[in-house]
Amino acid sequence: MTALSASRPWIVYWLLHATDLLSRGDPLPEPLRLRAATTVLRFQHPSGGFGGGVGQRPHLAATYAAVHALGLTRDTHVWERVDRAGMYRFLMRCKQPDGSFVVCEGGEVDLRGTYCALTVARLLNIVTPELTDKCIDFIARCQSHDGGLAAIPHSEAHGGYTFCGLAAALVLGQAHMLDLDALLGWCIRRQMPLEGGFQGRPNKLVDGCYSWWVGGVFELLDAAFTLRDGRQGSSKQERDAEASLRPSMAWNRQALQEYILLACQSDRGGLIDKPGKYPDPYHTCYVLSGLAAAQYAYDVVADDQGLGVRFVSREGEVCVVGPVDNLLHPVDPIHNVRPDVVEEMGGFFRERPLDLETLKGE
Ligand SMILES: CC(C)=CCC/C(C)=C/CC/C(C)=C/COP(=O)(O)OP(=O)(O)O
Ligand SMILES: [Zn+2]
Repeated sequence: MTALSASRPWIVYWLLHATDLLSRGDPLPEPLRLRAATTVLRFQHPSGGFGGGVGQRPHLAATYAAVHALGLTRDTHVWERVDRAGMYRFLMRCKQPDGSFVVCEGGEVDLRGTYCALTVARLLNIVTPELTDKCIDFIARCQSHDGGLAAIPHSEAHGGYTFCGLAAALVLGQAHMLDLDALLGWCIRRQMPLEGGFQGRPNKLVDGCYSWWVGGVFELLDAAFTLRDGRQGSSKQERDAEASLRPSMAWNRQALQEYILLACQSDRGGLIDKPGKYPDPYHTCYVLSGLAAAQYAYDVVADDQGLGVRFVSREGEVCVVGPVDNLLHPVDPIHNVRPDVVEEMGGFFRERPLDLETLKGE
Protein backbone atom coordinates (compact mmCIF):
# COMPACT_ATOMS: atom_id res chain seq x y z
CA MET A 1 0.00 0.00 0.00
CA THR A 2 3.03 2.35 0.05
CA ALA A 3 2.27 3.33 -3.56
CA LEU A 4 -1.15 4.53 -2.47
CA SER A 5 -0.05 6.33 0.70
CA ALA A 6 -0.80 9.68 -0.96
CA SER A 7 -4.23 8.47 -2.10
CA ARG A 8 -5.88 7.73 1.20
CA PRO A 9 -8.91 9.99 0.70
CA TRP A 10 -9.36 8.38 -2.71
CA ILE A 11 -9.49 4.91 -1.25
CA VAL A 12 -12.16 6.03 1.21
CA TYR A 13 -14.18 7.78 -1.54
CA TRP A 14 -13.92 4.87 -4.02
CA LEU A 15 -15.02 2.30 -1.47
CA LEU A 16 -17.75 4.35 0.21
CA HIS A 17 -19.24 5.39 -3.13
CA ALA A 18 -19.14 1.84 -4.50
CA THR A 19 -20.86 0.57 -1.35
CA ASP A 20 -23.38 3.41 -1.54
CA LEU A 21 -24.30 2.55 -5.15
CA LEU A 22 -24.84 -1.08 -4.21
CA SER A 23 -26.75 -0.58 -0.97
CA ARG A 24 -30.39 -1.57 -1.05
CA GLY A 25 -31.96 1.66 0.11
CA ASP A 26 -30.27 1.50 3.51
CA PRO A 27 -27.85 4.24 4.51
CA LEU A 28 -24.23 3.20 4.87
CA PRO A 29 -23.71 1.63 8.32
CA GLU A 30 -23.00 4.18 11.04
CA PRO A 31 -19.63 2.72 12.16
CA LEU A 32 -18.37 2.75 8.58
CA ARG A 33 -19.39 6.39 8.09
CA LEU A 34 -17.81 7.43 11.39
CA ARG A 35 -14.53 5.71 10.62
CA ALA A 36 -14.44 7.28 7.18
CA ALA A 37 -15.10 10.74 8.60
CA THR A 38 -12.46 10.42 11.34
CA THR A 39 -9.89 9.19 8.84
CA VAL A 40 -10.55 11.80 6.18
CA LEU A 41 -10.76 14.79 8.53
CA ARG A 42 -7.19 14.03 9.64
CA PHE A 43 -6.02 14.83 6.09
CA GLN A 44 -7.28 18.43 6.29
CA HIS A 45 -4.33 20.82 6.07
CA PRO A 46 -4.04 23.87 8.37
CA SER A 47 -3.53 26.07 5.27
CA GLY A 48 -6.75 24.80 3.67
CA GLY A 49 -7.67 21.83 1.45
CA PHE A 50 -6.86 18.17 2.02
CA GLY A 51 -3.72 16.16 1.47
CA GLY A 52 -3.37 12.53 0.46
CA GLY A 53 -2.50 11.46 4.02
CA VAL A 54 -1.79 12.84 7.48
CA GLY A 55 0.53 15.88 7.34
CA GLN A 56 0.69 15.90 3.54
CA ARG A 57 0.44 19.16 1.63
CA PRO A 58 -2.98 19.87 0.13
CA HIS A 59 -3.72 18.62 -3.39
CA LEU A 60 -6.81 19.28 -5.50
CA ALA A 61 -7.39 15.62 -6.34
CA ALA A 62 -7.11 14.56 -2.70
CA THR A 63 -9.37 17.48 -1.79
CA TYR A 64 -12.04 16.37 -4.27
CA ALA A 65 -11.92 12.82 -2.91
CA ALA A 66 -12.00 13.99 0.72
CA VAL A 67 -14.92 16.38 0.30
CA HIS A 68 -16.98 13.84 -1.65
CA ALA A 69 -16.14 11.10 0.87
CA LEU A 70 -17.28 13.43 3.67
CA GLY A 71 -20.46 14.08 1.68
CA LEU A 72 -21.06 10.33 1.62
CA THR A 73 -21.02 10.21 5.42
CA ARG A 74 -24.24 12.30 5.25
CA ASP A 75 -23.32 13.75 8.64
CA THR A 76 -23.78 17.50 9.03
CA HIS A 77 -21.55 17.61 12.14
CA VAL A 78 -18.77 16.22 9.98
CA TRP A 79 -19.50 18.73 7.20
CA GLU A 80 -19.22 21.59 9.69
CA ARG A 81 -15.62 20.63 10.31
CA VAL A 82 -14.54 21.48 6.77
CA ASP A 83 -12.58 24.74 6.90
CA ARG A 84 -14.28 26.49 4.00
CA ALA A 85 -12.38 29.75 4.36
CA GLY A 86 -9.09 27.85 4.25
CA MET A 87 -10.42 25.81 1.32
CA TYR A 88 -11.25 28.95 -0.63
CA ARG A 89 -7.77 30.36 -0.03
CA PHE A 90 -6.22 27.04 -1.15
CA LEU A 91 -8.30 27.01 -4.34
CA MET A 92 -7.28 30.59 -5.08
CA ARG A 93 -3.62 29.71 -4.52
CA CYS A 94 -4.00 27.00 -7.18
CA LYS A 95 -5.82 29.29 -9.63
CA GLN A 96 -3.68 30.53 -12.56
CA PRO A 97 -4.11 33.75 -14.56
CA ASP A 98 -5.12 31.80 -17.72
CA GLY A 99 -8.10 30.20 -15.93
CA SER A 100 -6.42 26.84 -15.24
CA PHE A 101 -5.54 25.30 -11.85
CA VAL A 102 -2.34 23.68 -10.68
CA VAL A 103 -3.18 20.45 -8.84
CA CYS A 104 -1.08 21.62 -5.86
CA GLU A 105 1.15 24.57 -5.14
CA GLY A 106 4.18 24.19 -7.42
CA GLY A 107 2.48 21.28 -9.21
CA GLU A 108 1.26 20.71 -12.77
CA VAL A 109 -1.74 22.21 -14.53
CA ASP A 110 -4.39 19.90 -16.02
CA LEU A 111 -8.17 19.56 -16.37
CA ARG A 112 -8.37 17.35 -13.29
CA GLY A 113 -7.41 20.43 -11.29
CA THR A 114 -10.23 22.45 -12.86
CA TYR A 115 -12.83 19.73 -12.25
CA CYS A 116 -11.76 19.06 -8.67
CA ALA A 117 -11.59 22.75 -7.73
CA LEU A 118 -14.96 23.67 -9.23
CA THR A 119 -16.94 20.67 -7.97
CA VAL A 120 -15.60 21.16 -4.45
CA ALA A 121 -16.36 24.90 -4.56
CA ARG A 122 -19.87 24.16 -5.80
CA LEU A 123 -20.64 21.68 -3.02
CA LEU A 124 -19.19 23.95 -0.33
CA ASN A 125 -20.87 27.09 -1.73
CA ILE A 126 -17.65 29.04 -2.16
CA VAL A 127 -17.90 29.83 -5.88
CA THR A 128 -16.94 33.42 -6.68
CA PRO A 129 -16.35 35.33 -9.94
CA GLU A 130 -12.62 35.41 -9.05
CA LEU A 131 -12.53 31.62 -8.78
CA THR A 132 -14.34 31.01 -12.06
CA ASP A 133 -12.74 33.84 -14.09
CA LYS A 134 -11.41 32.53 -17.46
CA CYS A 135 -11.95 28.87 -16.42
CA ILE A 136 -14.07 28.20 -19.48
CA ASP A 137 -11.38 29.67 -21.75
CA PHE A 138 -8.85 27.17 -20.47
CA ILE A 139 -11.31 24.26 -20.76
CA ALA A 140 -12.20 25.22 -24.34
CA ARG A 141 -8.49 25.41 -25.23
CA CYS A 142 -8.16 21.76 -24.12
CA GLN A 143 -10.66 20.55 -26.76
CA SER A 144 -8.64 18.74 -29.37
CA HIS A 145 -9.11 18.69 -33.18
CA ASP A 146 -10.92 15.33 -32.90
CA GLY A 147 -13.55 16.61 -30.44
CA GLY A 148 -12.37 15.11 -27.14
CA LEU A 149 -10.65 17.03 -24.35
CA ALA A 150 -7.01 16.71 -23.30
CA ALA A 151 -5.24 17.34 -20.00
CA ILE A 152 -3.79 20.62 -21.32
CA PRO A 153 -4.07 22.50 -24.63
CA HIS A 154 -2.50 20.91 -27.74
CA SER A 155 -2.36 17.38 -26.26
CA GLU A 156 -4.10 14.11 -27.01
CA ALA A 157 -7.76 13.91 -26.00
CA HIS A 158 -8.54 11.32 -23.34
CA GLY A 159 -11.75 10.08 -21.70
CA GLY A 160 -10.66 11.07 -18.19
CA TYR A 161 -10.02 14.67 -19.14
CA THR A 162 -13.06 14.80 -21.41
CA PHE A 163 -15.23 13.99 -18.42
CA CYS A 164 -13.42 16.52 -16.20
CA GLY A 165 -13.65 19.31 -18.76
CA LEU A 166 -17.32 18.91 -19.62
CA ALA A 167 -18.41 18.43 -16.00
CA ALA A 168 -16.47 21.56 -15.00
CA ALA A 169 -17.97 23.51 -17.93
CA LEU A 170 -21.44 22.56 -16.67
CA VAL A 171 -20.62 23.75 -13.16
CA LEU A 172 -19.72 27.06 -14.80
CA GLY A 173 -22.96 27.01 -16.82
CA GLN A 174 -20.83 27.51 -19.94
CA ALA A 175 -20.70 24.13 -21.67
CA HIS A 176 -22.04 25.79 -24.84
CA MET A 177 -18.55 27.29 -25.29
CA LEU A 178 -17.32 23.82 -26.33
CA ASP A 179 -17.95 22.19 -29.71
CA LEU A 180 -20.56 19.81 -28.31
CA ASP A 181 -21.31 18.07 -31.62
CA ALA A 182 -17.65 17.15 -32.09
CA LEU A 183 -17.48 16.05 -28.45
CA LEU A 184 -20.51 13.78 -28.88
CA GLY A 185 -18.96 12.18 -31.97
CA TRP A 186 -15.69 11.58 -30.12
CA CYS A 187 -17.51 9.84 -27.24
CA ILE A 188 -19.61 7.67 -29.57
CA ARG A 189 -16.42 6.48 -31.31
CA ARG A 190 -14.96 5.35 -27.96
CA GLN A 191 -17.52 2.54 -27.52
CA MET A 192 -15.87 -0.62 -28.80
CA PRO A 193 -18.09 -2.48 -31.28
CA LEU A 194 -16.85 -5.91 -30.22
CA GLU A 195 -16.68 -5.62 -26.42
CA GLY A 196 -19.41 -3.01 -25.75
CA GLY A 197 -17.15 -1.29 -23.22
CA PHE A 198 -15.23 1.94 -23.81
CA GLN A 199 -11.63 2.79 -24.65
CA GLY A 200 -10.10 5.98 -23.22
CA ARG A 201 -8.64 7.22 -26.51
CA PRO A 202 -8.31 6.08 -30.15
CA ASN A 203 -6.34 2.89 -30.88
CA LYS A 204 -6.24 1.80 -27.23
CA LEU A 205 -7.84 -1.12 -25.46
CA VAL A 206 -11.22 -1.29 -23.75
CA ASP A 207 -11.06 -0.66 -19.99
CA GLY A 208 -13.92 -0.91 -17.46
CA CYS A 209 -13.14 2.43 -15.80
CA TYR A 210 -14.00 4.31 -19.01
CA SER A 211 -17.55 3.05 -18.48
CA TRP A 212 -17.74 6.12 -16.26
CA TRP A 213 -15.18 8.52 -17.74
CA VAL A 214 -16.74 8.20 -21.22
CA GLY A 215 -20.09 6.45 -20.60
CA GLY A 216 -20.89 9.08 -17.96
CA VAL A 217 -20.23 11.91 -20.41
CA PHE A 218 -23.43 11.21 -22.39
CA GLU A 219 -25.61 12.42 -19.52
CA LEU A 220 -23.44 15.52 -19.23
CA LEU A 221 -23.90 16.08 -22.95
CA ASP A 222 -27.68 15.86 -22.54
CA ALA A 223 -27.48 18.68 -20.04
CA ALA A 224 -25.11 20.70 -22.21
CA PHE A 225 -27.30 20.37 -25.33
CA THR A 226 -30.46 21.13 -23.35
CA LEU A 227 -28.96 24.29 -21.91
CA ARG A 228 -27.48 25.33 -25.26
CA ASP A 229 -30.63 24.76 -27.30
CA GLY A 230 -33.06 25.83 -24.60
CA ARG A 231 -35.07 22.63 -24.89
CA GLN A 232 -36.85 21.91 -21.65
CA GLY A 233 -40.37 20.72 -22.27
CA SER A 234 -42.89 21.65 -19.61
CA SER A 235 -45.25 18.71 -20.19
CA LYS A 236 -44.30 15.07 -19.76
CA GLN A 237 -45.19 14.47 -23.41
CA GLU A 238 -42.78 17.18 -24.56
CA ARG A 239 -40.04 15.87 -22.29
CA ASP A 240 -40.57 12.31 -23.60
CA ALA A 241 -40.28 13.53 -27.20
CA GLU A 242 -37.09 15.43 -26.35
CA ALA A 243 -35.65 12.48 -24.46
CA SER A 244 -35.73 10.35 -27.60
CA LEU A 245 -33.46 12.87 -29.38
CA ARG A 246 -30.85 13.24 -26.71
CA PRO A 247 -27.10 12.44 -26.95
CA SER A 248 -27.64 9.87 -24.21
CA MET A 249 -29.71 7.85 -26.72
CA ALA A 250 -26.74 7.71 -29.08
CA TRP A 251 -24.81 5.00 -27.30
CA ASN A 252 -25.49 1.39 -26.53
CA ARG A 253 -26.38 1.12 -22.83
CA GLN A 254 -27.14 -2.59 -23.02
CA ALA A 255 -23.78 -3.41 -24.61
CA LEU A 256 -21.92 -1.55 -21.86
CA GLN A 257 -23.87 -3.37 -19.16
CA GLU A 258 -23.08 -6.69 -20.83
CA TYR A 259 -19.37 -5.85 -20.90
CA ILE A 260 -19.45 -4.88 -17.22
CA LEU A 261 -21.51 -7.82 -16.04
CA LEU A 262 -19.79 -10.48 -18.13
CA ALA A 263 -16.20 -9.25 -18.36
CA CYS A 264 -15.56 -6.87 -15.44
CA GLN A 265 -16.56 -8.93 -12.40
CA SER A 266 -13.70 -10.55 -10.59
CA ASP A 267 -14.32 -13.99 -9.15
CA ARG A 268 -12.67 -12.74 -5.96
CA GLY A 269 -15.15 -9.84 -5.66
CA GLY A 270 -14.64 -6.28 -6.87
CA LEU A 271 -14.55 -5.03 -10.43
CA ILE A 272 -11.81 -4.93 -13.02
CA ASP A 273 -10.46 -3.22 -16.13
CA LYS A 274 -10.74 -6.32 -18.33
CA PRO A 275 -10.53 -10.12 -17.93
CA GLY A 276 -7.20 -11.23 -16.50
CA LYS A 277 -6.75 -8.10 -14.36
CA TYR A 278 -6.99 -7.88 -10.58
CA PRO A 279 -9.77 -5.98 -8.81
CA ASP A 280 -8.93 -2.69 -7.10
CA PRO A 281 -10.93 0.08 -5.39
CA TYR A 282 -10.51 2.50 -8.34
CA HIS A 283 -11.99 0.10 -10.91
CA THR A 284 -14.63 -1.10 -8.47
CA CYS A 285 -15.82 2.51 -8.08
CA TYR A 286 -15.75 3.60 -11.70
CA VAL A 287 -17.07 0.39 -13.25
CA LEU A 288 -20.05 0.52 -10.87
CA SER A 289 -20.52 4.24 -11.58
CA GLY A 290 -20.56 3.43 -15.29
CA LEU A 291 -23.09 0.68 -14.71
CA ALA A 292 -25.37 3.14 -12.88
CA ALA A 293 -24.92 5.66 -15.72
CA ALA A 294 -25.99 2.98 -18.21
CA GLN A 295 -29.08 2.07 -16.19
CA TYR A 296 -30.71 5.48 -15.66
CA ALA A 297 -31.95 8.36 -17.78
CA TYR A 298 -32.19 11.82 -16.27
CA ASP A 299 -34.23 14.94 -16.73
CA VAL A 300 -32.10 18.03 -16.77
CA VAL A 301 -33.63 20.66 -14.55
CA ALA A 302 -32.42 24.27 -14.43
CA ASP A 303 -31.72 24.78 -10.76
CA ASP A 304 -33.16 27.68 -8.82
CA GLN A 305 -30.89 27.11 -5.83
CA GLY A 306 -27.54 28.07 -7.23
CA LEU A 307 -26.36 24.70 -8.54
CA GLY A 308 -26.88 25.73 -12.20
CA VAL A 309 -28.24 22.40 -13.35
CA ARG A 310 -29.70 19.42 -11.53
CA PHE A 311 -30.20 15.86 -12.71
CA VAL A 312 -33.37 14.06 -11.72
CA SER A 313 -33.59 10.40 -12.68
CA ARG A 314 -36.57 9.78 -14.97
CA GLU A 315 -39.05 7.89 -12.92
CA GLY A 316 -39.75 4.36 -14.05
CA GLU A 317 -37.27 4.67 -16.91
CA VAL A 318 -34.49 2.27 -16.20
CA CYS A 319 -32.59 -0.04 -18.50
CA VAL A 320 -31.38 -3.10 -16.63
CA VAL A 321 -29.56 -5.97 -18.26
CA GLY A 322 -30.06 -9.22 -16.34
CA PRO A 323 -32.12 -9.65 -13.17
CA VAL A 324 -33.67 -6.54 -11.67
CA ASP A 325 -31.33 -7.06 -8.70
CA ASN A 326 -28.60 -5.67 -10.94
CA LEU A 327 -30.15 -2.20 -10.63
CA LEU A 328 -27.92 0.22 -8.72
CA HIS A 329 -28.79 3.63 -7.31
CA PRO A 330 -28.72 6.60 -9.69
CA VAL A 331 -25.57 8.70 -9.69
CA ASP A 332 -25.11 12.45 -10.11
CA PRO A 333 -23.39 12.85 -13.50
CA ILE A 334 -21.23 15.80 -12.41
CA HIS A 335 -20.10 14.77 -8.91
CA ASN A 336 -20.21 10.97 -9.12
CA VAL A 337 -21.99 10.48 -5.81
CA ARG A 338 -25.67 9.67 -5.36
CA PRO A 339 -27.88 12.69 -6.17
CA ASP A 340 -29.13 13.01 -2.59
CA VAL A 341 -25.56 13.73 -1.42
CA VAL A 342 -25.30 16.66 -3.83
CA GLU A 343 -28.74 17.94 -2.79
CA GLU A 344 -28.09 17.62 0.93
CA MET A 345 -24.51 18.80 1.13
CA GLY A 346 -25.12 21.55 -1.43
CA GLY A 347 -28.26 22.63 0.44
CA PHE A 348 -26.51 22.56 3.81
CA PHE A 349 -23.81 24.98 2.69
CA ARG A 350 -26.18 27.16 0.68
CA GLU A 351 -27.92 27.89 3.96
CA ARG A 352 -24.57 28.90 5.46
CA PRO A 353 -23.01 31.36 3.02
CA LEU A 354 -19.48 32.52 3.84
CA ASP A 355 -18.53 36.14 3.60
CA LEU A 356 -16.06 35.70 0.80
CA GLU A 357 -15.69 39.47 0.35
CA THR A 358 -13.84 39.53 3.69
CA LEU A 359 -11.62 36.67 2.58
CA LYS A 360 -10.63 38.41 -0.62
CA GLY A 361 -9.26 41.29 1.39
CA GLU A 362 -7.03 39.08 3.54
C1 LIG B 1 -11.03 13.56 -11.07
C2 LIG B 1 -9.88 12.83 -11.59
C3 LIG B 1 -8.72 12.63 -10.72
C4 LIG B 1 -9.93 12.36 -12.85
C5 LIG B 1 -8.94 11.50 -13.49
C6 LIG B 1 -9.27 11.38 -14.92
C7 LIG B 1 -8.49 10.29 -15.61
C8 LIG B 1 -8.94 8.87 -15.46
C9 LIG B 1 -7.48 10.59 -16.37
C10 LIG B 1 -6.76 9.54 -17.12
C11 LIG B 1 -5.31 9.82 -17.20
C12 LIG B 1 -4.63 9.08 -18.33
C13 LIG B 1 -3.97 9.86 -19.40
C14 LIG B 1 -4.64 7.78 -18.35
C15 LIG B 1 -4.01 7.03 -19.47
O1 LIG B 1 -3.48 5.98 -18.94
P1 LIG B 1 -3.05 4.75 -19.86
O2 LIG B 1 -2.17 5.21 -20.98
O3 LIG B 1 -2.49 3.72 -18.92
O4 LIG B 1 -4.44 4.22 -20.36
P2 LIG B 1 -5.07 4.05 -21.82
O5 LIG B 1 -4.22 3.07 -22.54
O6 LIG B 1 -6.43 3.51 -21.54
O7 LIG B 1 -5.11 5.40 -22.46
ZN1 LIG C 1 -8.94 1.51 -15.99
